Amino acid sequence: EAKQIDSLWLGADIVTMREGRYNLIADGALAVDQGKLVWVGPRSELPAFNAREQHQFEGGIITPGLVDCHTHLVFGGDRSAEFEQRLNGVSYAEIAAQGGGILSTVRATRAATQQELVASARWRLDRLLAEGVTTVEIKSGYGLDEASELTMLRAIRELAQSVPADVLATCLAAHSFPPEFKDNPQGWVEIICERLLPQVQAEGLADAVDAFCEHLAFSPQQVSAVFDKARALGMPVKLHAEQLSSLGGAALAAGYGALSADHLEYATESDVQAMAQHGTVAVLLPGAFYLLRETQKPPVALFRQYGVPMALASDANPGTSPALSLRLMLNMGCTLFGMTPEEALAGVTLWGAQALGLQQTHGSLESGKVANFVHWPLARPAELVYWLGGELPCQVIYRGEAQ
Ligand SMILES: O=C(O)CC[C@@H]1NC(=O)NC1=O
Ligand SMILES: [Fe+3]
Repeated sequence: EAKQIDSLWLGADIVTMREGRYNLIADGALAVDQGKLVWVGPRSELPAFNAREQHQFEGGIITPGLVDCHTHLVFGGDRSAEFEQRLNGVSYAEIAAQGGGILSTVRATRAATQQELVASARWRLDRLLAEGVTTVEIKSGYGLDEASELTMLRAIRELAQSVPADVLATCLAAHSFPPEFKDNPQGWVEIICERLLPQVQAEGLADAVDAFCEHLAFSPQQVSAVFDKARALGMPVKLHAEQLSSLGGAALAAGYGALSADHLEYATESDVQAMAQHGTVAVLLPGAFYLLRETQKPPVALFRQYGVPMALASDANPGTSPALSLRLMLNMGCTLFGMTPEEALAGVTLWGAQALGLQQTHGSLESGKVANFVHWPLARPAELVYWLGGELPCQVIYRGEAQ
């Protein structure tokens, strides 16, 4: 008796990304039922299914839906004016003295309503979705007071309801110190730990907790206080670490069993060993590296040597990575950081999913996982990395439904 299913998808090569390798199935078939993959394999071995719909592609490749595991997509205003000032020779210090930088985004974010935050993030999110992204992580961190951080997180949850993608929220209240706490940074750490995180957890407003470990941001000690609280509340953690200097944040995060450590330009071998030991994913963010004209590259060879999975993400944020294309990050990951196209594609599929704790259900085309996949009229997966910029035509299928 043929099994009744919702849809069959045929006629293309399937880039499964199983185990973080292409593991391509030539002339493959995908069987979908109730938003999940129920069979993936060569068309020649397809079991007898009774499909309500049958979709026949004329060649091309099918990849998993792309995962952007690190964005700051929700924020008020933008920083294009200071971007132009900097290129006209105005220094960071002068811009900061004029109230520019992260604090100008904080002011604009606090002034925005939840609906305004949703609307301004929506057009940016739509650009990512047009390129085959079906899972996105979005952080708070521009509110920097209790009410505004909660509004940001509620805006992310509202966005999640309105787009054909899986959207995860991360609380990054430990992003910077608000002006009110310039002389009392510990006061802000205490508010995060004693008031904000318990309320975020109680209301289910975030799926993970993040912090920015840097000289100009949170010290390892302050990060530990935030992570102790997150652990007590049963919330997974991740960390912006080793972006501009080596503070040992990546090893600290790994010690907490962090899902990921992100940026990592200054990560040391002992950081990488700690990450390997605890299964912490390395999230590489070439957008910020490129825009800041950094020179210190993340230790890709060490991640390979110790088997630390490498994810790639846009780090879409108004200051250091106003990026609206995850596909461009694929090219930058290879051209700037020396990743292979296969590693880069794994970075925005299975390892990007793992950086969000979603590797059991997302990130590769295997039976039992979500039916999030993209058809591209391309000859081979490396073309996703090779073509520089532009919006490649693609057909996105989210939870089994063509978008
Ligand atoms: O400039 C901004 O708005 C955010 C900067 C951004 N945040 C972070 O933790 N690292 C960065 O590069
Ligand atoms: Fe970031």
